[in-house]
Amino acid sequence: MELHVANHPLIDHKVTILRDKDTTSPVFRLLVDELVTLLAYEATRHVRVEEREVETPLTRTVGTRISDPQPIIVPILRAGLGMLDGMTRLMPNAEVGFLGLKRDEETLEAITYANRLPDDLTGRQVFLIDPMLATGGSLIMAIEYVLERGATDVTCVCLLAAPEGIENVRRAVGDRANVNVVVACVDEKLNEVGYIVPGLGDAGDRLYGIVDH
Ligand SMILES: O=P(O)(O)OC[C@H]1O[C@H](OP(=O)(O)OP(=O)(O)O)[C@H](O)[C@@H]1O
Ligand SMILES: O=c1cc[nH]c(=O)[nH]1
Ligand SMILES: [Mg+2]
Repeated sequence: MELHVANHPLIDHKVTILRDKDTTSPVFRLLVDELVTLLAYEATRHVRVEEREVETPLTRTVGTRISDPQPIIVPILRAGLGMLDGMTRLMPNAEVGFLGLKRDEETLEAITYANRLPDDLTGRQVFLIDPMLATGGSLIMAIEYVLERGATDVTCVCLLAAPEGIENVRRAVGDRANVNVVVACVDEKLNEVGYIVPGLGDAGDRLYGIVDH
């Protein structure tokens, strides 16, 4: 597993506003969308391309286009949905699959409640998107899910990550596949109830409102 931390002043500026408990949902959603666009630059660095001829006003030349099979973007519901538009805007031909995971707030274990993904992901580039990597349980479950279906190239795009979660993902994935994790920021730690500190709270609630856990 390879970790990429964005380390960019514009990204840090926007993340700081996300952290602010007084930032409202509409602003939060807008910032998440903007941050994805910035992170996608790094996350899509190795997207597969093929040659394509193009005729400029001056001459013919050879450029590139994203090759088939198109990448597949998988938001981890709910919070990952907030990152979907930003990714599809940049890769409009990508396919989209859905994975609904909910962390049990007592055991901190992820539970799958929905999935809508092709059974066969052989040879596909997969982009898993979820703003929060806390214990890593949810992301590990999602990575396992797509690896079991044949994906060999997985890029996870997250906003905030806890060091403990990154280590857990690293240990779980080992050197089995080409797994990249791109994050805006690595925070200090997890607190005693599994929340990222300083963090931003519950990303799903901040995007879409509070629900019963
Ligand atoms: O690394 P972990 O310890 O597994 O925690 C991270 C997960 O928790 C959040 O989702 P949550 O379960 O709150 O669901 P939601 O998106 O519906 O709010 C977050 O979006 C991740 O999926
Ligand atoms: O800090 C955290 C941890 C898990 N999920 C969140 O949304 N936030
Ligand atoms: Mg949540």
